[in-house]
Amino acid sequence: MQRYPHHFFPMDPQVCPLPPGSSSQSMISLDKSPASTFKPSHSRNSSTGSSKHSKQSRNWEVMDDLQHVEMISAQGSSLDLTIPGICEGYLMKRRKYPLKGWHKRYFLLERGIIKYSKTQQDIQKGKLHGSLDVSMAVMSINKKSKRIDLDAGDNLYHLKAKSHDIFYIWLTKLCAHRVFRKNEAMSVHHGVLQALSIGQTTLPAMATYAYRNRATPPQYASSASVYQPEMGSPAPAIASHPGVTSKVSAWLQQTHDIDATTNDLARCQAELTELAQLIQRLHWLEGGLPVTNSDLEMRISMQNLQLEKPKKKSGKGFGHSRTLSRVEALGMFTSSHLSTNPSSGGGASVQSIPDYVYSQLSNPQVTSPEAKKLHQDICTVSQRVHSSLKSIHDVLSLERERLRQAWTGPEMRQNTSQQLTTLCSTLSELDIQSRLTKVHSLSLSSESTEESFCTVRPDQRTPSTGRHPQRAPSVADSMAEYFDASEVIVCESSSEAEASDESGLSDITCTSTSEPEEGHATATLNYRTSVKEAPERPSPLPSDTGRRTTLPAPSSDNSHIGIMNILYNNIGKDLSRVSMPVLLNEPLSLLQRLSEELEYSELLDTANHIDDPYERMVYVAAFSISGYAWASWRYGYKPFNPVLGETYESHREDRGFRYISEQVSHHPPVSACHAESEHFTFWQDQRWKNKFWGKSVEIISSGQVNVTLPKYGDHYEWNKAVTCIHNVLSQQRWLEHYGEVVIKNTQSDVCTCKITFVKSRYWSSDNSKNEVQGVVLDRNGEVVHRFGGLWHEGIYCDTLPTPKCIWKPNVQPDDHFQFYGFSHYARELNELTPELKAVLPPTDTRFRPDQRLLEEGKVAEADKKKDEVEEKQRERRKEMAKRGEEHTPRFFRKVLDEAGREVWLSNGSYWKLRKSPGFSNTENVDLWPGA
Ligand SMILES: CC(C)CCC[C@@H](C)[C@H]1CC[C@H]2[C@@H]3CC=C4C[C@@H](O)CC[C@]4(C)[C@H]3CC[C@]12C
Repeated sequence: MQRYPHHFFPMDPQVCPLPPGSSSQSMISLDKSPASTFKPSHSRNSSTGSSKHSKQSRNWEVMDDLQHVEMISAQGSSLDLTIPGICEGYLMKRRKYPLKGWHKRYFLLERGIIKYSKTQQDIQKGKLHGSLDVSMAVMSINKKSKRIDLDAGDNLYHLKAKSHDIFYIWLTKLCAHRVFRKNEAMSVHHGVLQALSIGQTTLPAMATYAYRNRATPPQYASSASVYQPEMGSPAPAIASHPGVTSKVSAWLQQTHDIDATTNDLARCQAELTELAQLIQRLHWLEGGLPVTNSDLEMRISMQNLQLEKPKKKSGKGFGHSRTLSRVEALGMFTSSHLSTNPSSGGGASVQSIPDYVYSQLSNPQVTSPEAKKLHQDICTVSQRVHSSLKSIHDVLSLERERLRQAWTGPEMRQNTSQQLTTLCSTLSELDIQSRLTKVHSLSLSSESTEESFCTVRPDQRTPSTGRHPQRAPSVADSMAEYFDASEVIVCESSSEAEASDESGLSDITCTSTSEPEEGHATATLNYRTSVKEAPERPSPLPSDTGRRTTLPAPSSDNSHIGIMNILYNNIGKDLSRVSMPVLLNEPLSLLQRLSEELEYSELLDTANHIDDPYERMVYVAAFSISGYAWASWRYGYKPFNPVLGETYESHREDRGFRYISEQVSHHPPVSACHAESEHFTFWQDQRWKNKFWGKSVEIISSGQVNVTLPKYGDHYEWNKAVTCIHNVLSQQRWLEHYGEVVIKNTQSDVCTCKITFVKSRYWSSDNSKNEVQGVVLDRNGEVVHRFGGLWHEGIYCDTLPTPKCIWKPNVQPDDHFQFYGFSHYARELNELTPELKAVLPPTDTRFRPDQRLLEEGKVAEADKKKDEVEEKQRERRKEMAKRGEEHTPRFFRKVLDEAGREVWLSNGSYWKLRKSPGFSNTENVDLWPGA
């Protein structure tokens, strides 16, 4: 998905020639050259700047090589901008589609950009599958399994080398390219800063840009990274802005004055030769020693040399000072006239030449008319030399002034400062990333910690360091902490999951192709059109549910709350003890969130009445997809993390079902739920873990979803797709579901269903985002039905006797932006009517005081209350531990299913107890702190 426009400013190679020998690109072709030529060594590894974190993270290490770079540059050492050698060869890349398994891909790492294709030929032909800027990615490695993961927010590469040698070569090269890229960005950053602050040094700064922009191939600019447009060409401030571009080209057009200086210089040269001859004659006349022509010429050309390149040091003979050589060129003065002091010799000022010549020529000994004539000639020629040089000087000054104005002009200033802001935030993001990964790996070491809640108050934030003045910290910043708070942050899968990763996994996924089939996108487009054209299905449900249609208070802006500050404050601390300010929450708990999966329960009602098992499956599949529709709206706030023993019921007479759920485990967090109706039973226990890759978070649910349809005795079972929060730390956050969902009927093998949530490719347009496609297969694996569409727009099945749109999500209320992105359905979930109040168990989420306060818009009070809720949970746990007791869930029991998995099933007591004796007459746990 491409969300940033790419501006690429191709610099004219004539204007910015490639300095000879500037790129010493060596080639390592991993498949051809034996890896034994490269001696991987750990010490070498660390010399590239990688520093290792503790071993606890199950062999995974997060590379913080870039932090090292920043340290160096902060110390003011000069940045090494040598372009590291190209690295290319085959690596295994984890499939994006389906999620599991690996495939072989050809990778090319050049100037800090890694790109890949199916084969080497494809790369050469430019048929890229993807590319990313390695310096913009968080890099984690696993030496044991030879794996390298690169997370660039929008893009996530899981790579694996075939051998340890290859692994180390890539590791070393990646580190070198990351450092190079970062250095490059740094030096641009410094250059821009300098240019802006001094104003005078614009010329060199410009030159640097020009130089560095010289050979950036266009495909770099079309790379995948978020910051690619800015960082892709090394001269972002200039190159990427059209206004700047036109200024620069206008400047280039005006440089004919500069060409004129070439003529001036040639004239000077001729005049100096003439001057030399005159002086020689004068010298003869005065009866001095003859000076040979070649001698003079040498001296004069030395002088020219020095005028052209005033800084060139010769270090020997007469060349060591410009004054000295000039005097020597005149060849008739005693050592008392010689000055080696550059300041007394007029320094380098062009204006000083005629005065100087005059003063030297006003020698009283010169009397003969011939000599006088010669003197005059010398003066005239000197004058001419002077005026030529002066005009050269003027031209150069003018150019300099023009450039200065261009740089400091309001338009350019503004653009530049915008670009500078981007640069700064990019750099600080890099900094943050490295800190974050450090924090992240620290948090891994705290998996065994007991407590998960304690609140970091916003007022605990560090006073602004002044380093990141521009950054408005985002809501998403706290994401990692949310997960930290629930202690499920997992950098990498547990060993079992790892094993399955390696094996390429499940029977079905093994046979499928790794990338979407050809024509896949077209199919989705067709489905999309069909869905759009399909008439709105009148909902079988009454539109007026008699429930509330809005929330008591709109959502508060939380964009000022930043995880960065909190993380800065907590480096080295146990992050699992950090919880979030309530402003980041939506007034719903995860238990309520899970009940939202029943918003389209009518699909199950329909399914229960369909005789054809294949068509029935289509409806069950549509139901499973409908549970993901919320994701387009709900990325700004996170649900409350239920406390242990918290419950939630949702009795929907209008929809004919009743739902209960309970937080049955805290470590790991498990929410169990169960819903029943005349037409179906639905249950699931969600144990989800997340992988935080530095820029994005993958939420991986391991529990199965279950649905039974009583009419045909079906029991459907399916897994969940992965939900990924991309760019979790930036404002460009977006949610995506991907992976394969397989629906099986445990009571019959007549058919299975395979649904694929397609991972968006970075270059795909918004049109193809959120794609989903599915097939219903018969016993023999033959396709009986096909369906597809977009999980946020609807599902269409074109293989039914009458092709039709199976499901469309409900229309979002117009004001959803003001209310946490909540749908009509979501708004009803936390409503507490007096009737309900009388019958609900006190553990129900609706009684959770901090959530209620937040819903009412009383943020400060909610925040305080949240502390108390968390504190109370801690107390309760401590007391239980003291008594040696273990928490037993009230409405669910743990059993082993046929496959030997632990599952939580309803024990059937909830509705019975509710009816009689009623929860007010039972003993209930006291979860909430008093008023
Ligand atoms: C920075 C913050 C505020 C961004 C918002 C984070 C949101 C999008 C995250 C936080 C917790 C996440 C949920 C955690 C657990 C589950 C259960 C799983 O079976 C389906 C996905 C689901 C329901 C996740 C959806 C996305 C989620 C709601």
